[in-house]
Amino acid sequence: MSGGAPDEFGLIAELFAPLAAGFPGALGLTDDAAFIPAEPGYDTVATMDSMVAGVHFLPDDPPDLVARKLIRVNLSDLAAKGAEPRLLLLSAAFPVGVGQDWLRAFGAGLAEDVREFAVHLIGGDTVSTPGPLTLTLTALGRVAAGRGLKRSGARAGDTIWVSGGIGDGALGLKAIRGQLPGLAAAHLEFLAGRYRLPQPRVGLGPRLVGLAHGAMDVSDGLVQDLGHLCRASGLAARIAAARVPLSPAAAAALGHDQSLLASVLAGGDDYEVLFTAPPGAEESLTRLSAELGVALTAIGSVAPGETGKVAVTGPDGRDVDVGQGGWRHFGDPQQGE
Ligand SMILES: Nc1ncnc2c1ncn2[C@@H]1O[C@H](COP(=O)(O)OP(=O)(O)OP(=O)(O)O)[C@@H](O)[C@H]1O
Ligand SMILES: Cc1ncc(C[n+]2csc(CCOP(=O)(O)O)c2C)c(N)n1
Ligand SMILES: [Mg+2]
Ligand SMILES: [Mg+2]
Ligand SMILES: [Mg+2]
Repeated sequence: MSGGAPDEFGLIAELFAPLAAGFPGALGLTDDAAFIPAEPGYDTVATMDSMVAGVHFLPDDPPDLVARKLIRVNLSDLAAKGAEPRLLLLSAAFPVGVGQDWLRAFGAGLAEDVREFAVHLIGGDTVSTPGPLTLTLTALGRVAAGRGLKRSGARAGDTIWVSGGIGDGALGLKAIRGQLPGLAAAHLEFLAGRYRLPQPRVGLGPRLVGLAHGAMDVSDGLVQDLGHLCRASGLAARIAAARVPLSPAAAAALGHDQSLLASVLAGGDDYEVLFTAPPGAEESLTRLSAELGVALTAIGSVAPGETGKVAVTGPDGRDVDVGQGGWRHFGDPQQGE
């Protein structure tokens, strides 16, 4: 890539192969496939999420942050299964005219988070596209055999918990688009940062094994995602909007405009862990939260009822209607905003 225009094999050798160096089975990204030794006593946990320019991130978002967000949205799914992240496979479809500077910055972002999360890039594919930049990552992790957390694990009477703060990502997109007038610059910057660079709860997830019953990460929107967890568990949920944890920036945004509550509850891009646990787990979770420095907040409970139904008590005590409760590709009125 140095010197002339980057070509497919130059890209692989210069940007991607260094990220495989720590994993012998990746064969330096010079073979047809990678070899992963089986690990007795563990389940391999596999997940894949794609990101498309203009759909999941903004076309002019900084390339290093696009790369890091791609890794992080996938590690968020592993964390929600109680798994420790290990290996990545990347499919990158770069627009035909992509520049060297963009690619180098993208590679630097990948390298940064590969280091940060102690994972290895063991394979993938590099292609050109006449369409928008499209990135797909497969992440593999491991969890003690049979101990992984599932959406279907919630039990009637469990408390619903969520990590971190909800709504920052969706409000961050609004901040970048200039749709939060009057909010202090520091708040706008914080929210934009949360949209562009989510914080997967990799430390928390594995520690929830044995404590949490049902678990998933919040990507589409709190209410819709909780509905998925409830449906998988054959239960219904009620949460209180006033208990949903807000960052100071999100709280300030809501202070300006109460109608932003819908974005908080259903906007998505949160990448926090949503889980249920029996009421008796509260003390352990409070201790874990302090130990990890990650907020854990009880927001409601699950019970028998209309399977998959999520009711939200509003700040005024009346039920809030958040429609379908989250993002949907195809047929989502939020799309094309
Ligand atoms: N094209 C597909 N082929 C096979 N399985 C799929 C496909 N799309 C989704 N799935 C599977 O459907 C389930 C739900 O996927 P979904 O993408 O909604 O979950 P998620 O990754 O947790 O959420 P998000 O995509 O919002 O981050 C997962 O088991 C996923 O592997
Ligand atoms: C530019 C832009 N417009 C809208 C959104 C909102 N958004 C898009 S996909 C998605 C759910 C998770 O994706 P998936 O289910 O595909 O993993 C959300 C919340 C965004 N992030 N960026
Ligand atoms: Mg997905
Ligand atoms: Mg996901
Ligand atoms: Mg998920």
